[in-house]
Amino acid sequence: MNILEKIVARKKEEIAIAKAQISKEALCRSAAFARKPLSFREFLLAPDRTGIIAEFKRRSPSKGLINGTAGVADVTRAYNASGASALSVLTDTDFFGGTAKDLIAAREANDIPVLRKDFMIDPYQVYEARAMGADMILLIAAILNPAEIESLSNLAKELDLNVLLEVHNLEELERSLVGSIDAVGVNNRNLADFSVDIRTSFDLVNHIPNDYLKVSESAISAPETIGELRAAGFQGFLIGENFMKTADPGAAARDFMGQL
Ligand SMILES: O=P(O)(O)OC[C@@H](O)[C@@H](O)c1c[nH]c2ccccc12
Repeated sequence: MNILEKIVARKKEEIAIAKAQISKEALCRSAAFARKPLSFREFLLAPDRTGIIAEFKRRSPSKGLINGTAGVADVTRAYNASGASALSVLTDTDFFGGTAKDLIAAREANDIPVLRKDFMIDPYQVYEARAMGADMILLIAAILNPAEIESLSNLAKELDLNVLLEVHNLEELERSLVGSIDAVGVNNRNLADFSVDIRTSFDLVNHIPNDYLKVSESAISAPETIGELRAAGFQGFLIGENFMKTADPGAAARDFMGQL
C-alpha cells in the first residue's frame, strides 16, 4: 500500500466510528449550519488580498513533525492580517496532526474562507465540514472516481460549500471536471510518493478551463514564484510548510506576503 492508500483505509475506519457517534441529522442541527459559507471566489479575487491560501499543518507523512507548538487561532489570525485570501486547516489527525477543533478555532478567529483539508471519500464528511464552519472542501482526484466527485461536489453545493478539486496530472484533470467544482488545484506534490515539482503547475494550467479558479498547491517557498505562477494564469497559491516550519508561522507569512 502506498501512503495515500493507507490514509484512505484509515479514513474509512474513522468515518465508521464518527457515524456511530454522531448522526448526520445531529450534524445538520449544529450552530455552524445556520451560518452562510463565504465565497471563495470573492476573497481569492479581492484586490486587497494576495491570493494566498495559507495552511495550518502540524505534521505530514513526508516531513514528519513540522511545528508542534504553534497555536491555530494565533497563526491563522496572523495569516489573515497579512493578506491571505483564505485559510486551509488540516483536520486529519493520524497523518497530519490536525483536528476538527483546529478548524473550529480557525473559523471562530477569522472572517475569511476556511478550507477543510482532509481526505473526503464519504458524503458524511461533507456534512461534518459544514458543521465545523468550513466554507470549502477539497476533493482529491487521485482517490475519487468521476461518479464520486460528481456526487460529493453536488452535495457540497447543496450545502453552500465551495469545492476545490485537486489534480496532479492531465489524466486526473480530464476525467474529473464533473459536478459542481469552483476551483481546480494543481498539486505539485505527488501524494503517492511525495516527490515535488513546481513544473506540474506550469504544465497543467492551460488545460484548466477558465471558468474555474486556478490554484497552485505545495512546495512554494519563494515570493518570486507567485509572480511566475500568476503570469501563467493562477489566481490562488496554497502554502503550508514554508510558513509552518518556522518558529513563528504568522511572522513568516507576513514577511512573505510583504514581498509580493
Ligand atoms: O506544505 P506545502 O508544501 O506548502 O503544501 C501545502 C498543501 O498544498 C499540502 O499540504 C497539500 C496539498 N494537497 C493535500 C492533500 C492532503 C493533505 C495535504 C495536502
